[in-house]
Amino acid sequence: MSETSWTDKMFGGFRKTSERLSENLTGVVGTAKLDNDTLDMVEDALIVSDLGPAAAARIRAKLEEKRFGLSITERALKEAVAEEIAAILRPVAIPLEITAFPRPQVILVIGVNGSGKTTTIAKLGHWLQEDDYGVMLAAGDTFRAAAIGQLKVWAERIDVPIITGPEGGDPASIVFDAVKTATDTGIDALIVDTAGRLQNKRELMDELAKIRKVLGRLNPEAPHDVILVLDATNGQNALSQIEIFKEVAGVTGLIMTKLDGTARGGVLVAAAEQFGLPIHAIGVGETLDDLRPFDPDLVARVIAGVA
Ligand SMILES: Nc1nc2c(ncn2[C@@H]2O[C@H](COP(=O)(O)OP(=O)(O)OP(=O)(O)O)[C@@H](O)[C@H]2O)c(=O)[nH]1
Repeated sequence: MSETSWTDKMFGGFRKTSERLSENLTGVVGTAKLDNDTLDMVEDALIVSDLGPAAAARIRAKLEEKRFGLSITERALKEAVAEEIAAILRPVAIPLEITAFPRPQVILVIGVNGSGKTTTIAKLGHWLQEDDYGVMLAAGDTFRAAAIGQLKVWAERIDVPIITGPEGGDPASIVFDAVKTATDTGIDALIVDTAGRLQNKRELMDELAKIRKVLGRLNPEAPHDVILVLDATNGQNALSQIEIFKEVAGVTGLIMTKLDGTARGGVLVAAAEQFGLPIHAIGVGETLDDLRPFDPDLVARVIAGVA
């Protein structure tokens, strides 16, 4: 896919946020100088555009510090907002690196059902393969036969080995088998699907704790990554999911999916400000090539309406 077409797709995912922000910033600069009233309006515009109160307050403070009392045009204001959004996003734009020694790097993928977890695992596997890493999948979500079947189909499609067990089987024992097989066959990255039952926090916590215990026995460094997949169309709900999964699973990084739809992608900024967790990549569609690196400057400019 060309760079332009995926960027166009991504614009979709931030459209609700950027349209709202743009609407609210347009006309804010009634007076020639940036004063308190204007700053209040900018802050409100950022909050209603899903960036959250903390990021909005930070951006307001920065604008005040750098430009208070200075003349500013609407375009310059949007550019300045883009720069401050980028400043929040840059520190969390951290790609996933395969560095584990000994191999394999064990990547647990967590997230609620329907967030795009399975598709993201396939995309990530495909991405790593394109970088010449040997990839294996493990079907650790044994709660539903459909989840196992779906992952198998993806494994075939991207042509990587997969370790599965029966429906209702013990995820920890599947993960154990997978790590052993991956080690024996020289796999670089083992990507593990996990159950997404947030409704039963205790059960999920126990299940993940057991997986960790088994992994720790084979390699004290594992899991090397615990990636939470979030559906951008969930808006502010994504923030409470981060909160809960951090508590039950010790999240090390995020991938936000469905940024091609009518998502309110501004929540990415709220997440970056509130949690500071690495954002490894973004999902902009349903095909294998639709996992993209997270470009903080581009995303900031799209959100502020100056891209
Ligand atoms: N538009 C769009 N759709 C996506 C994206 N990622 C996943 N999807 C779709 O979202 C739906 C759910 O994705 P899955 O990968 O099955 O989600 P899951 O979290 O594994 O959910 P369960 O299979 O219910 O456990 C599927 O129809 C995917 O094709 C994305 O980035 N953009």
